[in-house]
Amino acid sequence: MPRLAYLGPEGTFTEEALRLLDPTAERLPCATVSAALNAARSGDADGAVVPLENSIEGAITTTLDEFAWGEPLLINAELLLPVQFSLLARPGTEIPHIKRVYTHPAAITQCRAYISRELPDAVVVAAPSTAAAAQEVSLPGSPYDAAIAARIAGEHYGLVELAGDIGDRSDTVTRFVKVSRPGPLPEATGSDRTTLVVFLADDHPGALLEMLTEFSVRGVNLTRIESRPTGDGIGRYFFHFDFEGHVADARVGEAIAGLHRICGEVRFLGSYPRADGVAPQIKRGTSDPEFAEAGEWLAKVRAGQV
Ligand SMILES: O=C(O)C(=O)Cc1ccccc1
Repeated sequence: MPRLAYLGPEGTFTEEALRLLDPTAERLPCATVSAALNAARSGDADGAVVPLENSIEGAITTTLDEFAWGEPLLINAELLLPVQFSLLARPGTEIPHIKRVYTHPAAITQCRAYISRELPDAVVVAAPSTAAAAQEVSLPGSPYDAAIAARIAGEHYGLVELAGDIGDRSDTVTRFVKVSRPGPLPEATGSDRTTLVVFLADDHPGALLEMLTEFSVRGVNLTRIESRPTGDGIGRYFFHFDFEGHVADARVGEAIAGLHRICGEVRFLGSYPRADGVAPQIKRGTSDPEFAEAGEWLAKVRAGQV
């Protein structure tokens, strides 16, 4: 039974994602995304489940930066989870009296309209996770009047639901990933995704276009691109890429080998089955047999067999 670290405490959306990804795993709740990833790195856990992006606000930047700068980990699974937010408070609290709200930053951005409409005078404070917020609000002397979290977190910490489904959109989805220390990759399934981080060798006109060309000429479809500051000054960025296919696919292998040739550093973050099961459309000339045939043809040319 694997032991999986996750963004806790009990009752987070990440816990729900973990239970769906591996119902039999032993669960190790951690206070932050970084602590969960460090538990996987140190061997305290066999792996970790963390949020990566959501369909409203985009990337969870702590996760992106951990993947880029921390000890290497490999993504081996992903999950898309529809999330619904509830306004939770100690029994007896009434919405007009709520002055301080506590929740995770991703929940703040996804409940903006509700907060400004129903809680216009409330101060909203960032919590380490939605369940940490619910837990804190449940304490008798808490400085917070309400938390925004999953309904189940309210049940867990003895809070009442003052309002349900308060997200700006009811179809919000969060993408979670399961990571482990580097080791054998999941097999290619025909519906896979690969994640990379790329650092430029030097800043020059067309550097981004050159990277994109490596994907484009091999028919590799990108599903996410993100630029993040390197920390070396304004204008200094590195890039995150998600794209269709597995590193075992010829077109994907060739594309990332091309990036390795032209970029400063390429960090491979894993090839793993896609949660939505979508298979890539293979452009003419970019299938594995076509790459193999072209390789054989080149070998003959080099041998003078024209
Ligand atoms: O805080 C949580 O419950 C998390 O798992 C992070 C999060 C927060 C808001 C939406 C999705 C995930």
